Amino acid sequence: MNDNPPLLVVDAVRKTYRLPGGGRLTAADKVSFTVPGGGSLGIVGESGSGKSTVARMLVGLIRPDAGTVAVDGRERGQARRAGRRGRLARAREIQMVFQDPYLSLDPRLTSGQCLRTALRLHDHPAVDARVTELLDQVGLGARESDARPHELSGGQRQRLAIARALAVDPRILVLDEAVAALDVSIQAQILQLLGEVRQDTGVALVFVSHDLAVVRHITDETMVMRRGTVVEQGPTERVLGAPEHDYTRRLLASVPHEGWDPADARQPVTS
Ligand SMILES: Nc1ncnc2c1ncn2[C@@H]1O[C@H](COP(=O)(O)OP(=O)(O)OP(=O)(O)O)[C@@H](O)[C@H]1O
Repeated sequence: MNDNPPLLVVDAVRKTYRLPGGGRLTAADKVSFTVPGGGSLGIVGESGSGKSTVARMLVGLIRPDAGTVAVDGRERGQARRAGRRGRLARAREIQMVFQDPYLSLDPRLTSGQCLRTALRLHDHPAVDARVTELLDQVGLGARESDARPHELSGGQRQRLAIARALAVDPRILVLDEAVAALDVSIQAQILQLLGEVRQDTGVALVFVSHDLAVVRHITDETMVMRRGTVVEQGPTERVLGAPEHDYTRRLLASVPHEGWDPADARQPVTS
């Protein structure tokens, strides 16, 4: 249990996309949740349920059509009018880690240069010392510091992406399928790293994943999405251990386990 007051407050956000044929698709509707300081929330749901859309609205990559996202009582939509300093300050509040670090890391920069660039952008006062600290924090050594993304393993690249996100001491880290592309043992290492980082820095985590086992492992609270709406939310143990909603039960039934019958997973979850 985390009794800290809400740090992140998401209130009734909605996002619709224009479709090529002229129609509109509501990817998120009336989505509301809070995350306390140092807390962790998992957002689960099948593919297309709107998880990434919500994650992107948190960091400001897409703008909600309605509703608000606030950190520490300050609405984030205002950043546009706040100038460079204001935008950087807002970026420091929430940072994001994506599934594929290859796409978000500059292929020309070594790990050390990548972190230096992020720190300089935010006018950090002690760049070199912070680079060493960050590499150490995510378990990368001198060799990795001098390596470019293609010279790193998938797990090391994700460690670097996490270090870059942490560089500016964010209050909240949003991870969108951040371990989905890694094999199981590397996944476990990254999840352990995230747990340690949360413990050491007090950063709150919003963890978007289709993998219920991963969410169970790393989050205190879970929110279940279906077709853009929230069907259930609460403590992870309760939501995934004793789900109240039939959709959550069907999601859980579709996870392979001992004695699992693939026919169960073929029942359409979307019905
Ligand atoms: N830029 C876009 N334009 C039009 N439709 C979009 C756009 N981005 C997402 N969508 C649609 O919005 C819905 C929600 O997508 P979203 O990526 O948020 O779901 P998701 O739960 O994260 O899925 P996945 O786990 O497969 O990434 C889907 O139907 C998707 O096709």
